[in-house]
Order: sequence, then structure tokens, then C-alpha cells
Amino acid sequence: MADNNNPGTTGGHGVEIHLEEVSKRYPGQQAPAVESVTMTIPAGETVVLVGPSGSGKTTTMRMINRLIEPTSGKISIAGEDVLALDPDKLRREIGYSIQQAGLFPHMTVGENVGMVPGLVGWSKQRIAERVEEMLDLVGLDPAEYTKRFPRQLSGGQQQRVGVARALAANPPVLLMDEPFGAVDPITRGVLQDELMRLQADLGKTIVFVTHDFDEAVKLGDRIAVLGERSKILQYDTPEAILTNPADDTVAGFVGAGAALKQLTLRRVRDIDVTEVPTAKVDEAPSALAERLGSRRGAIGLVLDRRNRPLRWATAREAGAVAALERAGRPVEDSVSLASTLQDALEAILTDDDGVAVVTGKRGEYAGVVDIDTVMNAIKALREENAEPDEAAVAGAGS
Ligand SMILES: Nc1ncnc2c1ncn2[C@@H]1O[C@H](COP(=O)(O)OP(=O)(O)OP(=O)(O)O)[C@@H](O)[C@H]1O
Repeated sequence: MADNNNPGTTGGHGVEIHLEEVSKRYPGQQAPAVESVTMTIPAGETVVLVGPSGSGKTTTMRMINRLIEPTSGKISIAGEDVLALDPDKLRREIGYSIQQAGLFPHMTVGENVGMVPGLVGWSKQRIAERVEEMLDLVGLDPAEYTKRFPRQLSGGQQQRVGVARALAANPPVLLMDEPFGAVDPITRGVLQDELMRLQADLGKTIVFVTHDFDEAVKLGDRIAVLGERSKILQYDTPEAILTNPADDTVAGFVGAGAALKQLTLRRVRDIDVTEVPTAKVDEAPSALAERLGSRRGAIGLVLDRRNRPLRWATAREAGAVAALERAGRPVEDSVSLASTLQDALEAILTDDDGVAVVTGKRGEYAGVVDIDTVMNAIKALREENAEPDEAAVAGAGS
């Protein structure tokens, strides 16, 4: 599976994983921990398993690399029967990263990262290059960290090394079991962003276990919500689960604020921004006042010579100054087209007039968003993810 002739970071593209009626009954247990799970994890996607403690997430994941042997059922990776492979060889071809990084304490960072490439017979030279490349990839300076021991790193740094180690032999599949569970929320957010950035380049097939639904929404192309014995309660995109939970249990797990969580899935560029009257800073104040007209409370923007937003002003405020550079109040905050709708909402809620200015790549004015814009986007999302039969009814007239 792993393409060992390709030491680059873009080889080892994801492959499909398929579980067919997979069950696990631990010795001495009455009930199975996992009962007859069937699911396909598409090549190159990140699938997040979420569910309450004890639902069997870890057991399900560990059966994929046979750290736990299934009692019955079939598992294939890229069409190959996993249960027919040598388990040691299998595990070297699947990246694995766990909470608290699981680094070997008596080995240096470099030795930890280079371990699997060493086991599969890479030359010393190639391993050294790979270690350097991997540490770079996860944002650790190789010169500073290669020779350190895990205990000489922060929790977040250890997690980064854990990810570097999982990726080192360029596996097509990565299994991640609550990899960011042991770090503080801020570091966790940073590590999640880094994983998303990495995955955009690498296109691995990632199976990720968490009990944090927000993490699942952020990272997953698809989410499998698991109930007892790993029963799949819903397996769908984050949008679909948020807008249309399959049953009350899923709804409970999604939790309060499902509509708000959807706001992290959409970017400002995905919605229709609106326009307000504008004037360049060296125009006469009366020009802006005229464009704003007599509508009470209407607000416009003063732009600098390069079209960047400078100040908010009403017609009255524009009329009260000799030059627009002193009209109204400064634009303190803006969101970009790449910002999430959640960021936009936050900016709207903290703005005195309830509007957020949107800027493009070079900071140029691109429009504004207000609460109506965001509400319309939520409505559109809801319609997009309506039940199939609702959609059929809606579409029947056309
Ligand atoms: N080695 C074992 N022997 C017996 N029972 C086990 C063993 N490992 C796990 N179990 C049981 O199997 C069930 C599923 O455990 P598993 O760790 O897969 O759940 P999980 O969803 O990952 O939970 P958590 O979120 O708490 O980590 C639990 O009831 C657990 O007690």
C-alpha cells in the first residue's frame, strides 16, 4: 500500500476503507463492544467517528489496523483483505496517532519520527531527510527539536511530533484517536487548523475518533455518529447532520446551537454580500451625503485611495465635516471573504450599527454583511439540506 519509492509528502494518497458487518466481542463480555458495523470510508476523505464514551469508537478504529482483532466481519483497505495480511506489516503501512502522542520516552524526537521508515528498511540518509521534512511540515524547527526527548516538549509539540511520526512512512491511511484530546482548547484549535492545512495537500484517508462534536464538524468531510455497540446512528456530511439529525439521540449529541455551528461551515465568499453607498476619502463630504439620501440611519463607507474601508458615516455625519477623513467613526474591524460566517456574526454583534465590512485579498472593500444576510444564509443552508421527501415536494411543481 505505502509507496516506499516515493519519499515525498504528496505520495501515499488516500485509499478506500470498507468495513463489512464487523463485530468485536471482548473475552468474558456478554455483549459485543461493536456489533455488525458496515461502512465505507471514501478514499482521501476525513471521516470522524463521534459518540458517547464506551460506544466503541476506539475499538472500531483499532480493528482497521488490527491492534484489536475483529471477532467477525471483513475489513478491506484499497480492496485488500486486511485480515489476510501480516499484522505487523499492515501497521507499518497505516499511520497511527493517539492522545498524548504516544511517543517513546527514551527515544529522541528524530528517532520517534524515523522509527517506521527504519522498520521498513529505508537508508539512514533517507530517514534523516524524511525526519527533517516531517518536522518542518508540522511546524517544528528540525535543528532545534530532532535531538530532544519527548519530555522536553510541550503537550502541543508532542502532538505535532505524533502527527509527524504517523505520516513519516507516507501511509495512505491515517488513524487518529483523540489526537488533540490532551491539550488546551487554544492549542487544540491551532493543531486542528494545521491538520486541515496538511490534509488539503496530502489527501490521506483519515479516520478520526473524538467525543467532541465541534471537532468533528470542523475536521470531518463526513461524520459517523455512533450509538451503543458502535451502531451507526447517522453517517453524513456535517451540514446534513447539523440541519437534519436522524433522530433524537443524534439531535441530543449535536447539542444546542446546531444552527450556530453551521456558521463555521460557510465562508463569507459563499453568501451574497450587500453594498452600502461609498465615497473616496478625497471626495467632497456632500458626495457621500447625497448618495446616502434622506433615509434615516443609513450608513455609508469612506474608502481610501486604494479602495480600503476607512470610516463609517451617516449623511448627517458627512454633512458636519469639511473632509471625509474626519467623518463619522473609524472602521475598526473587518472580515475577509475567507472568514467564516461565525466570524462575520461576531463582528456584526460587536459593531455599534450591526454591520461588518467585508474586504478582499488586498484589504479592498468588497461589501458588507448584516444580520439579515446571515439569517438568509442559514435559511438557504436549511433548504439545501431538507429531507429528500421535502425536497421532492418542493421540486414537484417545477
Ligand atoms: N480490552 C477490553 N476488554 C473488555 N472490554 C473492553 C476492552 N476494551 C474496551 N472494552 C469495552 O468495550 C466498550 C467500547 O470501548 P471503546 O474504548 O471502544 O469505546 P470508546 O467509544 O472509544 O470510548 P471512549 O470515548 O470512552 O474512549 C466499552 O464498554 C469498554 O468497556
